[in-house]
Amino acid sequence: EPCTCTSKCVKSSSMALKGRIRQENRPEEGPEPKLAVMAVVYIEGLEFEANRWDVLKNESSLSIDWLPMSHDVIESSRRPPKLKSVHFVDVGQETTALVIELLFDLLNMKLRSTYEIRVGSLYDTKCDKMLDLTSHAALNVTFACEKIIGVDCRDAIKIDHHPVCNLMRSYHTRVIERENHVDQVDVLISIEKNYHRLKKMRYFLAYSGKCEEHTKNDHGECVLDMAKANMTRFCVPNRVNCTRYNRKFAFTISNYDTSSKYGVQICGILDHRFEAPPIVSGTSKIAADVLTVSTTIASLSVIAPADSLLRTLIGYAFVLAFLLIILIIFISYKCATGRWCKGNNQESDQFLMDEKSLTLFEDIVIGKGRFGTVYIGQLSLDWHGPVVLDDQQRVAVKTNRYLDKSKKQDFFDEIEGAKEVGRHSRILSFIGTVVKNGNVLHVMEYCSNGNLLDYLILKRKYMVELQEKGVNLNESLPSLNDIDFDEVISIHDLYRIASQICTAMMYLGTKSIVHNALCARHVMISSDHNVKLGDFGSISTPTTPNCTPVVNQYKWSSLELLRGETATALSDVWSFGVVLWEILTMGGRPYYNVPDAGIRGLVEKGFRLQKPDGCAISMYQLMRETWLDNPTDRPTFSQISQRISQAASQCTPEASRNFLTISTLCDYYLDDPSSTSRPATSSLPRRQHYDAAALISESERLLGYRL
Ligand SMILES: Nc1ncnc2c1ncn2[C@@H]1O[C@H](COP(=O)(O)OP(=O)(O)OP(=O)(O)O)[C@@H](O)[C@H]1O
Repeated sequence: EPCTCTSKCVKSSSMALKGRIRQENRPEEGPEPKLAVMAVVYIEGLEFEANRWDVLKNESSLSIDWLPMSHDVIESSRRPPKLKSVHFVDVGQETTALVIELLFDLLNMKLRSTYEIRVGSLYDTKCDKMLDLTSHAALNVTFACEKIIGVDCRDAIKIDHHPVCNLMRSYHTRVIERENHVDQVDVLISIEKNYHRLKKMRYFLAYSGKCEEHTKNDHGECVLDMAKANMTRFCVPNRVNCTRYNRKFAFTISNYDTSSKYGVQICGILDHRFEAPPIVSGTSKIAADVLTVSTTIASLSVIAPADSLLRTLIGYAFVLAFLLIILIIFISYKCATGRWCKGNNQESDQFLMDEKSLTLFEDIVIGKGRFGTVYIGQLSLDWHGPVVLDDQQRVAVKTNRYLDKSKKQDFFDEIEGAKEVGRHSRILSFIGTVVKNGNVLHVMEYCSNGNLLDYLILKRKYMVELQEKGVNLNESLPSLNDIDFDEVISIHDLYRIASQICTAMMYLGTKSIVHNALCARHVMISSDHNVKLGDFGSISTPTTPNCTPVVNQYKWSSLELLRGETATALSDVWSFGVVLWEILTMGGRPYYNVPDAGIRGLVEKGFRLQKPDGCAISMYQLMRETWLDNPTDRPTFSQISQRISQAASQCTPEASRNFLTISTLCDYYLDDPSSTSRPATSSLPRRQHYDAAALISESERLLGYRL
């Protein structure tokens, strides 16, 4: 039937596009697995005439693009899905479905991404002409891996790794005028301070665009249409392949429309699989900060050269002022990292101490850690700060002198962490910083009994010596008079130490701080044998979450942290359980011959540390509860504290068994497997393999419950 092309011709304005992806799991044969996915676009207004229409497979007719908000743009090996076929189907009155069949390759299959499908024109076979649809909005369709049955998504995508948004703290705008009308607006944004310290943040995304018309009011929220918003990616320092930022983001809004309001949303990306912004669906759009262009700054705009000399000079003045601001920002950055200035930033000024107030004894090294060497120092007698020092005014001093660049950052993180934690009787006090010969010195309270691990080991060794001499400390009148009672430690005192660590952790809880690196090595023992919790270089808060175990801390890390989930106070509870184990073994080595890389597998299989020899069943039961898979099943620090106090009350100095009898045969006293010398305290042959199954059944036998 010939086409008359009069009243029967279809007008594009009478059409509407609606679409969705209907995923069909149809793997394609071949060397590389592929997945065919149907994208169905409904076109209303075509009147049962599927066979009348065609789509040309060229870009202006049909384009399929992933949106920049999809994480896939940073996967360099990723290819766009291939178009396999496209055809029309009548699906009901006035509605025709355009079925687009796409082929996804393996990588596509494993990632979540959003595509923009744009049907630019349809070919009307009857009238032999193109129907232009470019005025119709493109369709966004999301391809979500986890919804496809049988596809093994790349790792499990976890909700915890979604972007963290609303990070903007303040902003400045600069208007560029050309020929007396606003041409573009440069925007300089700074973000919430704490985010700079968050090592896990991979990069930041700034979304900007016009606010939707129903935006509430001048001070209200701006509702951004994220699909249309412009996106700029900013790297955290030391990351490659994207624009670096130094606590500031700069981007440009071109073709600025003075009659519209603009908004900006800054999101931090923790996990590149989730570059997509918080999901925008239906009416729940993302609210962004409104950007108001300052008129005072606008009046200093750069004017086209044709304008008067005066205005040109003003323009230059503006550029100079801008450069000056950049210079100030640059200098403060250098100061903040301690490279140029004596002091750090504003905040640290209150902690910056006069160089003359500190005498550093560089020949007295009290310890070495990953982020610096610790020396003894002495503050001048006229120094009176908030921390009470011993009569010699001794302090511990950590220096960043021999550290490389990346470790220097960790050194500064530790100082920042100590400041954030603040003061408490069970917390190692931060005293201040001193700048000496260009190096920053971290001055802290000195604990003459060193760290808890060494403290316990020393006491254990002395007690083993006594045992070998035949002394039984649990007898009411020990047979030898020459026992140095300062060198032994009672079970009651072990409980006291554990309980004091709990108090420190409860204090952190009041500030919503997660320690992330709790272990006996990071607990100091003061001259009066009390606990001072230290090492705050890895702390996290709800606004600066942490989701990876700290290096060297795997054996103390909770299951969720080993799996890359976010740490909470209940993750610290797990670490505390390991510390309690260290205390009740008097410095035993947890998982003594398991390398860090093997810990996650072992813990996931249900393996837990064995019961320390001589440890009360109630205390081992407590440890096991701190190592439960589900964090919310674990006891809180206040419950732990009560249970330890209960145990301590049954173990008074008058009690008959107040000292541990140490079995030197225990595995966990074996030295580092890499060392060749046999440990002095052990007569056991070295085990080659960790016999997890045997230990699990032993634990079960003792406790009477299954894993
Ligand atoms: N305030 C202090 N008082 C007494 N001794 C200290 C003090 N701070 C640190 N030390 C000693 O110095 C050692 C090294 O401390 P540092 O904090 O540098 O490293 P670490 O905590 O042992 O390990 P890392 O930070 O590498 O995990 C400690 O183990 C401890 O023995």
